[in-house]
Amino acid sequence: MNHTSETHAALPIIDVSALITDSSAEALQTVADRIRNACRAHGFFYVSGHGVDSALIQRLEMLSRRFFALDEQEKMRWRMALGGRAWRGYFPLGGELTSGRPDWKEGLYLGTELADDHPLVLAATPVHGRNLFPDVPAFREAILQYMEAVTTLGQALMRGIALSLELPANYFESRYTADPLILFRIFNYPSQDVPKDMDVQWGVGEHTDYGLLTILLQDQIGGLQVKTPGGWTDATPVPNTFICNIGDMLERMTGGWYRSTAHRVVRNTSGTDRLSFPLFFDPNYFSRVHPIEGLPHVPDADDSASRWDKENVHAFNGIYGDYLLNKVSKVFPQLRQEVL
Ligand SMILES: O=C(O)CCC(=O)C(=O)O
Ligand SMILES: [Fe+2]
Repeated sequence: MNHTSETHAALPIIDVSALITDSSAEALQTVADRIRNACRAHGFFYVSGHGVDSALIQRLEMLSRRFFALDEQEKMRWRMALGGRAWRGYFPLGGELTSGRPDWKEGLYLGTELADDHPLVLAATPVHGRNLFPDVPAFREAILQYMEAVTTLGQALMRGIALSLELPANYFESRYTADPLILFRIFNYPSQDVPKDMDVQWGVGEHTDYGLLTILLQDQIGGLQVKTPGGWTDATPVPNTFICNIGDMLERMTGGWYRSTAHRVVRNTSGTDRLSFPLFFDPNYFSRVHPIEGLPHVPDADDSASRWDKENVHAFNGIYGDYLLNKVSKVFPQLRQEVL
């Protein structure tokens, strides 16, 4: 892996504190301009000054390591098949496919905690429900607090993205994210050889994310790579930052003015396990995602020919939940048969 400093210099680090505290119009404009430049150039940027408590982050990392250190058999007590339609729980190494190939990672699928008697759960709405919290003391509290803190950050970042598009700050919140769909994953990329008979190449294969904005915490190991016009660039770990990237729905809303940028994770050969924590800040499950009026026209908005999945996100018609389910059922084909 390449850990040289010039590689992450390609992706900007934006101090977003003005979006979180009361700030002057001028300070907000400065952040909005930086976000616009980053979204137009890369679709990826780091955020600092994000306001998420570093002690909480450390606690979450420590407890996650404790969980992944358990025996495989023990971890399977919280396997995804037991999460039913909520799509929650643990999946083992090689258990998730990207573009039809197993990824070399294991993980825990989480999301907004909804009780069994919540109307959406009673209605058997996919990806809504209870989490399968592993039996690691204090893990549940750390996960819930982290999801809440990063969801608050997501709302702030979406205000910045709205301003970057010269829209009212509450544009996304008032239309799509008053009750956002929050899915959260904790991944472990073990530094472990792949058996000879397995067709594995990547930690995670090339893909784009599906929703609005992904907010990723990663440890110090590295391995995330971003597709740029000039080739693949390392998203090198930078302490005390999150990495943000645009999802398909924001590309769709902006008519391709902002793109959902492809990325992948190299197989971890560092000798130490790598943890990452993507939180997907997405439109409400039932929302229909419409193009924003008044943005510059992008003639080649349909980029399906060069996309990893060959799909045209601008042609999609339906609720966000349908778009999402179509994607997740490809990464867990076995589970689709069991629970959907
Ligand atoms: O682990 C990472 O660094 C990225 C994971 C990712 O791209 C995803 O979960 O969508
Ligand atoms: Fe991703």
